[in-house]
Amino acid sequence: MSRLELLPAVDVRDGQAVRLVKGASGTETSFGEPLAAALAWQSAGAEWLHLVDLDAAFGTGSNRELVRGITETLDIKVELSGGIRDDASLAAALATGCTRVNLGTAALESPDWVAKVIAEHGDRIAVGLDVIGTTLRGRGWTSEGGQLFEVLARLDAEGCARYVVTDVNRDGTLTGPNLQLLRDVCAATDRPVVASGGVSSLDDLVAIAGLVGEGVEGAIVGKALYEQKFTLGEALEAVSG
Ligand SMILES: O=C(O)c1ccccc1N[C@@H]1O[C@H](COP(=O)(O)O)[C@@H](O)[C@H]1O
Repeated sequence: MSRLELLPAVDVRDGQAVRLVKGASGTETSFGEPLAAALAWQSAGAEWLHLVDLDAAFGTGSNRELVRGITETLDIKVELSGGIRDDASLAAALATGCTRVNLGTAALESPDWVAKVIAEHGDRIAVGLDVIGTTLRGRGWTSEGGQLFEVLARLDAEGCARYVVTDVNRDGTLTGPNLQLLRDVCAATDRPVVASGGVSSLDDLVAIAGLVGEGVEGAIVGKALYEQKFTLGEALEAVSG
């Protein structure tokens, strides 16, 4: 059985690496310079970085140059998200050399465009399914965007390669992942799932790793790393199987 991939997160707002609580604008805790954070995760053994331009996701601006610089500087794989909603923003994101992009709002508001870019770019496109209950959220998690399992079925039919599933109410709260949500999504699709939201401990990561056989491929870890609940080395060791 495969090992769970870990994706440390760097979310950028106003040029700083931040963590939010439940994705709410205004709840930022700053953790300094984003490139320094990204390089620290790379040095600690990360194989992936989950990189989010929060200003682009919220519609409050852009950290495009900063994000591009991080992606170009790192040697590891980068999953890039936030504000990728049209041809121009997708082209700019893919041109950074990131391994894949993660589309959120566009998958809810521009289904024809998303079907087109899935067909064009295949595995380089993932879709973020950010949910409260089973209701999807878009535009910085401020707007409702339909029902999880309906949208998932549509994206599956269009050939979407992978989903990043976030329980918004767990994100940044250190209250543990929503394992039942992950199980339910895995039962509804044969595509790999990346878990996001709530990780607080090595036990949480071991619990997510227990879902690899059901289709969970990776886990995004944010606040727990920044608040030193464990080190990335410990996390990698815990999921090494
Ligand atoms: O990651 C967060 O903490 C977050 C908080 C609030 C809104 C979005 C957030 N992250 C990610 O942003 C992209 C979606 O961006 P868009 O809708 O495509 O512009 C997605 O990866 C979210 O998980």
